[in-house]
Amino acid sequence: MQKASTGPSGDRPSSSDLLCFSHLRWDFVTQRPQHLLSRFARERRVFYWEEPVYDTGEAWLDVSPRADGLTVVIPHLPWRDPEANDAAQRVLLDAFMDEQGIGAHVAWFYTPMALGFAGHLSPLATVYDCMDELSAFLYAPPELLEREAELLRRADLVFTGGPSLYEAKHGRHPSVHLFPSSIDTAHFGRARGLKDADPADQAGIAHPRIGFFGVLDERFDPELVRDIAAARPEWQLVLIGPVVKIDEDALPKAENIHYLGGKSYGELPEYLAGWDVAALFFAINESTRFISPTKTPEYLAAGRPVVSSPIVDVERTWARDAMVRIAADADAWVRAIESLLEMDGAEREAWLERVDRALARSSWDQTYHEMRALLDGAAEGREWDASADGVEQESGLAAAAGD
Ligand SMILES: O=c1ccn([C@@H]2O[C@H](COP(=O)(O)OP(=O)(O)O[C@H]3O[C@@H]([C@H](O)CO)[C@H](O)[C@H]3O)[C@@H](O)[C@H]2O)c(=O)[nH]1
Repeated sequence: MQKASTGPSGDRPSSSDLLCFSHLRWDFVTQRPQHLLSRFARERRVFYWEEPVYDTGEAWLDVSPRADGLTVVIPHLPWRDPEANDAAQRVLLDAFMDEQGIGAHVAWFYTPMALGFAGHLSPLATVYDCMDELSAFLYAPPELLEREAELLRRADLVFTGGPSLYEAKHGRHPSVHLFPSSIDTAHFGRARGLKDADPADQAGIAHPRIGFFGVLDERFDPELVRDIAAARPEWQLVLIGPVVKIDEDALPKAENIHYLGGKSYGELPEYLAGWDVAALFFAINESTRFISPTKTPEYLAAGRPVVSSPIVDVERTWARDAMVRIAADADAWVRAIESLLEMDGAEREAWLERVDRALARSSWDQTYHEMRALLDGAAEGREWDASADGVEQESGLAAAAGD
């Protein structure tokens, strides 16, 4: 049975609330969810539900409203077992939705694990924005693949963060769309005009500087960094970003390796402006097979020459026209960096022209508009049934299939 919406935000897809379930913390590094959901939050209420923090005491929700209508929700739970944790989160979620008057809504998943406590919802439309092959990451929960299969059955739309993910998912769902990492060109382009703006913790580091920013985790290649630093002690390797999941003590240490810690998104152009070459120091292993690093267009928008390990999506997207140089081992890295350091003015200008032409084809604004149009299309004609608690809205796909 279908009923008219009783939700406070109305039942139109362009204005219905958006409930996002994510494995990433909003206040961690600025990633795809922040770029996209902050844009959705300009037109509708967005609730960003993070993974729980496990502590002692009663289960409770840390609810923090942010700018532009976005609200970050962090469940705090005493650890029991996965099933009991899901049950506790479900109670918190239902109470929260009641309290906020969330009626017609879109469910937007970054992690399929959230189905364990949000699978009973009856959204107008379900989106799976698959930004990484999470099952290939360190400490992936064993149920992840099963939950992903379930999410693929339920989703109306599947978005993928790069070509490799698109190829991996497109045969598994009728509506998979490729939305590669996008770019805020104006933000990172600022780096091109910054002179003498070196932040205090970078100012004392000599040139040439080879810089990296990003999360230092199992995707990062510590041996590669150690070998390059040893091969060229006169080069300075600058590493920006938080260390997670890996042992900090196992990171290479040398006089010419500088760990500056995590920086805010707003600060990154100042750091980039002071680098001679930007690096994608990635290991080639199962955790990096499907990645499509957002930092690649960011480095390029800042006008920094880039060297990368042979990441499939970087090679196919950015190695053509030599926009990014690919190097498979430390010797090749040293040669690639040397040749970029020696680039003359004319070569650099021609390279920047190619880069700018490629970057002009992408922006987070455009990605958001395209996603929103698909979302509106998926939810069109559906009405939210306030009484359908625990029952999914009739899916356009299922209806079309005559189920
Ligand atoms: O101190 C810092 C460092 C970085 N940032 C910003 O965070 C962005 C993400 O960094 P990282 O997690 O290292 O991600 P990466 O670019 O390697 O690749 C991820 O992006 C996807 C992509 O979203 C596909 O959908 C890819 O597959 C992921 O693994 C970085 O771009 C910086 O802007 C920061 O704010 N502070």
